[in-house]
Amino acid sequence: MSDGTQFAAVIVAAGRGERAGGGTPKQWRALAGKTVAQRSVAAFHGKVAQIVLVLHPSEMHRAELFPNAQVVAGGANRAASVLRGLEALEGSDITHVLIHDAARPLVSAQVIDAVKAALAGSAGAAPALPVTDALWRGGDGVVQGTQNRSGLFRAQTPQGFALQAILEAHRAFDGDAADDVEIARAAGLEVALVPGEERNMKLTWPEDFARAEAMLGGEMDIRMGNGFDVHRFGPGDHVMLCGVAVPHDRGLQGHSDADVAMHAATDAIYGALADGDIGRHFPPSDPQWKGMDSATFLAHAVSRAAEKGFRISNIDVTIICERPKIGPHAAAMQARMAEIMELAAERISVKATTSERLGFTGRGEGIAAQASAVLIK
Ligand SMILES: Nc1ccn([C@@H]2O[C@H](COP(=O)(O)OP(=O)(O)OP(=O)(O)O)[C@@H](O)[C@H]2O)c(=O)n1
Ligand SMILES: C[C@](O)(CO)[C@H](O)COP(=O)(O)O
Repeated sequence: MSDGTQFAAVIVAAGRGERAGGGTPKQWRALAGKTVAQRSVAAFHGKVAQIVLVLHPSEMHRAELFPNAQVVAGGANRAASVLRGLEALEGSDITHVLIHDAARPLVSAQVIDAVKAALAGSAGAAPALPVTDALWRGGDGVVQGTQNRSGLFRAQTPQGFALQAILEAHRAFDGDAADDVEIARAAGLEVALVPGEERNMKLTWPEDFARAEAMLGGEMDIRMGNGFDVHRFGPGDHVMLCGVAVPHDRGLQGHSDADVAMHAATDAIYGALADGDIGRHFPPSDPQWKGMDSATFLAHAVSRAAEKGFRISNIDVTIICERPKIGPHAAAMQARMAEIMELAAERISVKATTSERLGFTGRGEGIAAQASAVLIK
């Protein structure tokens, strides 16, 4: 893929979920603690430069759940909703788009990567599974004939395309289409097949929710990591802690901004990923990191987690010092960490303890911090 390639995702969530029943449209129902739509959107974090989420016009207030997505109102059928999403990307520097059903919340990083990779050699690419059951034609309660299944596939999403080509194909298409591959093919675009996955099922019927819950429960990959860091005091009038400048009669010394608490949090995430530590990704011997805002390090660790298909469940930071007092600043620290990590503040804990005047923290020689992070895929 050339250097100018920029991917976006259009995630369509404007349907009514009539077949799934349950009162609430299926994309707003919870699946192992998160809504279906949140799971689908989270799957694309770190995979694309932009996410467009298409919501039902009566549900635009749900946009607040998706601070990192551009939200547009959908249309009367799936194709109309997709077109609204594609039009939101027109004129941007996006070159390729992955169109995904919000109703497929278990899409994996591998399937997304396979579609992206196939687009290097084809105008379109889509995941699918070969049909394995025998196929019959039936009616009036009896089998009326058999159907050769060779060469037949079950289509999944995300279906990926060159943006301009699929936009034009949608505009030219007249009638009803099952999916975007049908629309692309009607416009003469070639669509490459990539392997789909059983777990990339579409929630369609009431019983599909229990199946998806079972898949999540049985295969959930939970990783835990911890981080620890120390910085010594030196001259200064404030210390940086969790991205907040806390006034103090001393500063913390370090190659970067010496945000000891954010370093511990960052290392906890790298630790959960078995991905080294800050020093490996941002060597102190490299002058470009001198005085660096530690938010850069934390954002990098968060994006590494997303690239590997993990979401951060929660993080817990403990700052160890006699002074400055952390309590009055803890809420601001939590809010700043939430902003950098693009995570709900309720999943971030910032607390502090003294060491009862014992040891180097007790003597006021420096500040220590430790953190734990839990990542889930
Ligand atoms: N007007 C529509 C119809 C469908 N979709 C989206 O297209 C995807 C696949 O459609 P489907 O499973 O058929 O969803 P629904 O239309 O919601 O389901 P039903 O047909 O059972 O009402 C879903 O993520 C759905 O939200 C959409 O964005 N806009
Ligand atoms: C797009 C799709 O999910 C690919 O399998 C499918 O075509 C949607 O079909 P539906 O009839 O709208 O459920």
